[in-house]
Amino acid sequence: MASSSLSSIYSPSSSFKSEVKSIHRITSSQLGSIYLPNKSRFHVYAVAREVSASLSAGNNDVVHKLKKENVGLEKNPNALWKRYVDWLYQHKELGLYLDISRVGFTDGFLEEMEPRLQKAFKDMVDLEKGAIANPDEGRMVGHYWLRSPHLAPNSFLRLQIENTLEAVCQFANDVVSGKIKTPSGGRFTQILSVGIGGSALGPQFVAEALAPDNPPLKIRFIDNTDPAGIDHQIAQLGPELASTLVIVISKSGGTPETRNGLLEVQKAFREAGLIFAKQGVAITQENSLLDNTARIEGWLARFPMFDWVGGRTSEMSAVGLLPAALQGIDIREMLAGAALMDEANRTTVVRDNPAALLALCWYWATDGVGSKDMVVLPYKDSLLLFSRYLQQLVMESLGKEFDLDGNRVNQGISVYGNKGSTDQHAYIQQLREGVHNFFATFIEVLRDRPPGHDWELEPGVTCGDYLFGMLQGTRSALYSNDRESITVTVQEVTPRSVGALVALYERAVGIYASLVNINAYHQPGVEAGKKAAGEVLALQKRVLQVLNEASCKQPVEPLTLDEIAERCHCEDDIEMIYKIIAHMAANDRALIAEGNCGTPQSIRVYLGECNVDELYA
Ligand SMILES: O=P(O)(O)OC[C@H]1O[C@H](O)[C@H](O)[C@@H](O)[C@@H]1O
Repeated sequence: MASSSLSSIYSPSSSFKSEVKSIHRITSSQLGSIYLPNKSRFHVYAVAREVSASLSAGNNDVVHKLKKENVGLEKNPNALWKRYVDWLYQHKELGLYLDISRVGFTDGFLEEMEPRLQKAFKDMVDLEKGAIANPDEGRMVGHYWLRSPHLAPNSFLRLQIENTLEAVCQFANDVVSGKIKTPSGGRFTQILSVGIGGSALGPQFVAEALAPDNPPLKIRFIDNTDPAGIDHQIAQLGPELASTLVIVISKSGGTPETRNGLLEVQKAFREAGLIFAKQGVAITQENSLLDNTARIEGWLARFPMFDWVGGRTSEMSAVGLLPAALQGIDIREMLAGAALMDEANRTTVVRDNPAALLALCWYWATDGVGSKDMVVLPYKDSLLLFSRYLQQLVMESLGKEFDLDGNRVNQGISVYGNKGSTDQHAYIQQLREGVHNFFATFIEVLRDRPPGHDWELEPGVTCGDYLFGMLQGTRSALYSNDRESITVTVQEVTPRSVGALVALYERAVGIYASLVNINAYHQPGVEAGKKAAGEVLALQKRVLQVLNEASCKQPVEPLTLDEIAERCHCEDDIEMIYKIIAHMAANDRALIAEGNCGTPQSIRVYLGECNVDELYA
């Protein structure tokens, strides 16, 4: 505790203010914000000392904690209205508004973040010029060029983008018009998209948001290696499998879940007497395993993905554009909305840059360390999947162990949410009164129904009025209990506004990543999971080999779990071996007698002879 006498704290002289101001270098406006009459001077001063100590240790983030511990949210209605008006961002041409007035950042915070935001803007300029903005993979980051090809760093890339877009439009038009026919000479009526992660989430979000009630082709997704899920999709197609265009999407061309989906679908085609190649389309990097397979097998079409477009930012590439176009969605409008938003986000005036305002609010709300979750609440059914889309975009970009200088930071912002007002009947209770570990993002859509379709379910009130009221009521109820929120407003859900929303969040993630000094464009953690899965499958093969050998001996050689682990030379993996056996037993897997030394028998029969305990049953 500072040596200052306690009296100077309780009777705040000018020297007290100047001392507090000096020890943790805050501006007078900040001092005003922490210098709250209802706070004991002693507490403020003690916290200020803590800050100065940590500042000297270079931990600038504590400064935000200080201001947040001592800054109550503005509650005066007049002051709030002024804050709303002062900070409301409006993109007139897009009809998109961004309201950050319910986030309690202070002038001092803005002042402190200004240089870091200017650096983030510079990083973005370099990125768009073709810098290696993904240093860990030595790649450029070019998703913004997809909607503004003229920005691409050379004519080769520009032409790739333009030619791919033309090819996507032409192919989609030919399928929808019936010029490209099914093998039986009819029209394609269904799309079966096989892909996972960024090769599914964007197309799923856009289909839910923008597909017309009666699209020229109806889309469904296989986005996992769950056999029951695959069977369900294929069963729902039924005889329409014959008029289904199967689009296999994989940037790497080697993702196991996608490969498995493809093999399962090709099996279904064989069993239906159909030729898969005549109905298959591949979207992947050129010369990937998938690309070569599609080329060699003569699939109907192939479209390229580029190494400078990440999966989670690929919605404006063939990944998102082809499925959307086949559903009759105006993809050029989607691109136009994204391009307009990109242009708005190139200003270096923070309060005129919506992506920067978002990133700033995220930093304030989560202390720049992900201390709170981002709850995404679109009050529009068609935007249901926006939060799932943002989960990958935000968490796979920001959830990183190390920063660009190699410091262990374990960064990230967790994202969840579904839609309002539905979620008000699920978890808003906790948001309103429970653990304060989140900030909310409302997505408001002003147009409730197409013009001329509205209906008053009671005098002067429509269904949409209720939805509007629920959003505003929840926003107020949260704020009155000091829960911060952001509101993004669009006029209606259109290709243009969806394109703008995608671009807004792509850029906000990029700016935020600069603020916290991380690479937003790689995903090292995912590789770890893929590697571990491969090891489980390798162990399973060894277990099967041991069981096959033992089960086809005469008489059968019953083994204990320990003996199985020993013969697999994996005594340390005994738990995984047990899980593997339990999973195989639950699926009544057949043991294949090596060299046909005996008749294949069910693993359960074999385990029965091993006097296994009930754990296997
Ligand atoms: O498109 P693919 O290469 O099949 O990858 C699909 C997904 O795989 C991994 O999970 C990556 O982390 C994602 O970013 C990617 O979208």
